[in-house]
Amino acid sequence: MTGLQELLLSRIRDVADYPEPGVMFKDITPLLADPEAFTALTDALAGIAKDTGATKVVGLEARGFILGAPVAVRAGLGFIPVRKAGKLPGATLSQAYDLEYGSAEIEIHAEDLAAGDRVLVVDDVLATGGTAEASLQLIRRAGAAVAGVAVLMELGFLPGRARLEPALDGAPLQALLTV
Ligand SMILES: O=P(O)(O)OC[C@H]1O[C@H](OP(=O)(O)OP(=O)(O)O)[C@H](O)[C@@H]1O
Ligand SMILES: Nc1ncnc2[nH]cnc12
Repeated sequence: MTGLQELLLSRIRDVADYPEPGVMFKDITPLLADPEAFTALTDALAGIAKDTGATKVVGLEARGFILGAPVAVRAGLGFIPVRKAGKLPGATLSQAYDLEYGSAEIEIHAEDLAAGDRVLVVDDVLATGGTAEASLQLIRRAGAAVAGVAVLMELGFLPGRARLEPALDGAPLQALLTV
């Protein structure tokens, strides 16, 4: 394990049975409260943005906003929010997707992306992969290309990577940690 990985892992808190019994919730608030760890995380994700040749950063509500916005600023790129349905005021594209239980819907402002854009999706956790998969569909429907997906952590005991694979269409999925 690298020094960066040790630092990041040491600032993630496991909360058992949240938000429901049987779930081990990965709480990133201690990491956000530590400026050294938050800066190191931001720099690592901004490095991925540069390496993938991204022209825009998309963050997934809500924790993906906290991580993605400083990454965009650090990398010198624009930031675009993908929001839960009903929160964006302009003309939107919507994508429904299945969760482990039930379904959800996310939206993007259609005008925020254009042909020629290469988008890096940033989020904290890849679990089942449903949210990230839907975001890639939105990006392509908006006419842009996918530069990759970058997350702080991948839950290795869930099949998120396999679910996301077809939607990635060869673009990289990079997780700083696999837990
Ligand atoms: O891979 P998946 O199974 O789709 O799960 C991962 C998503 O779940 C969490 O967000 P959540 O919907 O809990 O929203 P929040 O960021 O607003 O807490 C997390 O921040 C990811 O966006
Ligand atoms: N176990 C988990 N911890 C934190 N965020 C999550 N999103 C989906 N599953 C999660």
